[in-house]
Amino acid sequence: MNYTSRIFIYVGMLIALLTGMMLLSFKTATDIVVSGSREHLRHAAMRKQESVRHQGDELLNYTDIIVNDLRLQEHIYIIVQLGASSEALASYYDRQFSSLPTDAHVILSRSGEVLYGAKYSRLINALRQRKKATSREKFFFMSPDGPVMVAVQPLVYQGETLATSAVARLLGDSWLQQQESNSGEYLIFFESDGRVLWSSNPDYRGFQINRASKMVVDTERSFYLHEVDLPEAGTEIPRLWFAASETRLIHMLNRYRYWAYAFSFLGGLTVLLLGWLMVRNFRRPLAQLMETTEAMIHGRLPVLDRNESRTELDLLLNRFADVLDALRREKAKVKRAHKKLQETAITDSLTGMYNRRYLQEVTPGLFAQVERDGRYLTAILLDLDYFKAVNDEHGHLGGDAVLVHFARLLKHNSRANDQLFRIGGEEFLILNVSENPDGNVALAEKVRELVSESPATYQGVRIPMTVSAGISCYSGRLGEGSLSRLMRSADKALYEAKASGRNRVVVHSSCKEASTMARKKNQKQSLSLVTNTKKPF
Ligand SMILES: Nc1nc2c(ncn2[C@@H]2O[C@H](COP(=O)(O)OP(=O)(O)OP(=O)(O)O)[C@@H](O)[C@H]2O)c(=O)[nH]1
Repeated sequence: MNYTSRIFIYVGMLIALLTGMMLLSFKTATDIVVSGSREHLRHAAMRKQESVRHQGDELLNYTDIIVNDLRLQEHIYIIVQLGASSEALASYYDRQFSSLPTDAHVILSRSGEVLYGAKYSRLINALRQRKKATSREKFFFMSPDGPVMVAVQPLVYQGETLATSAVARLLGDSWLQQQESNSGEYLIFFESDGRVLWSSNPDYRGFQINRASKMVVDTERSFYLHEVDLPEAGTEIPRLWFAASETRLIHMLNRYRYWAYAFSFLGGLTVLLLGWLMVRNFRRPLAQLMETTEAMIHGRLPVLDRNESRTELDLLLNRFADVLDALRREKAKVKRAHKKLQETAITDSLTGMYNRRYLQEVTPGLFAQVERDGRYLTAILLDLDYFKAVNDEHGHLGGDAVLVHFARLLKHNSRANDQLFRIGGEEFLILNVSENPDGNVALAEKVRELVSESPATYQGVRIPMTVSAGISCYSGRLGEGSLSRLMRSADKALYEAKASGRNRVVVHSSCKEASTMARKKNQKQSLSLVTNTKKPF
């Protein structure tokens, strides 16, 4: 897998990690906030429960006041035991107890007769339905306007229970409103079968509650609920709930969630951008390095542009450019050395002419050229006369000077397509491919004359000398041409030149043959040219 793909995989993993962390932190924060809010609601509901219990105890205290009133006891005694009218009781009771903050007062005689509070028929019924009160206690019953909390206590006079005193408080809408002002943040209500019956906020009457999620939801608000336990209430009494608005909390959490999404998105985008920048920064120099090494594998040393950037990869690239420069310089050096070596290998160090090794190399090509183009290869073999005597007289260095002088003469007077070789001590060769070998005889003669006319000079002493030459030719008709055959013929001619007195040029018969052939060929060509020009198109 390449680096680009890897970096993108790492970036993807980083984005997933970032998103996961953001979502986890959001969930954790939500859990903390929600559980804090639930705990707050539970405490508030417990305070309400305490308050209700306290109000029940207050009612009981009121019954204490009533049943312990001696005058009242005497009134009841007179009515119950002596059969007096209860009219006087009503005026006494009203005078004494009407200021107590309750909603209803009833006194029932031990036989169930209403002594006071005849208008509170529901309370009277509820009291009659209960077994006779023998102790100080609380109970609840239902009225159309809401649950009613009742405190009841037997009225005892001189050790005998004469009646039952009861005070009651209606826990309807107005009581609920007293418990919780309509701030909009909290709600207290009675519920039965999932429906709000009476509420501190009348707008919520009739609303359905979700007991499973413990929520009341309307279009604008939602409340979380906690039940307020009423220990003395039986199953017929609706359940009392305390509710706290979660709207603000939910809005806050939603806002936090949007931030979490936005941060995840921006974070992901940033990581993606960084990943892309990294890939781009890595890819350019890496691609350049790859291209360069590819070129190097194929034997090239390309020029790399240097970068101003100070990143490690760019510095590496600049170093690579330095290495390439150094390699190019070394390559040029090696090339020069190689060329020199090649030249040394094929040239004679004294005269600078090609040597015998190069002769072996070059001749197959010359023979092929002759056969292909129908031309003639001419070998002019030159040998300085009595060279041993020069050495003897002027020393070896004097002999070398003569050899160098002779070589210079040959170079200056040879033609462009002449190839010059030193093939032995004082033996030289001129090879030439031409359409007519005749010109080579003239060249040999010219060289011979020049040599005899221009003596070499060594240490101020003129050293006259002469040269003998033998010329042989190859016309491509002698079967496969070979250097040895050509050289043998030239050698024969040279031998003849030496034998016949030296300082002369002898042409081998192969050249006469070649010359005749060339002439005939020329004639044919000129004839065909003439014929062709006469021919009309
Ligand atoms: N100074 C010098 N002499 C060389 C070199 N190579 C060969 N010689 C000498 O050239 C001489 C050749 O002599 P010979 O082969 O007898 O021929 P010659 O004296 O020229 O006589 P002919 O060829 O018959 O005219 C020898 O004395 C070699 O030592 C060289 O590089 N430098």
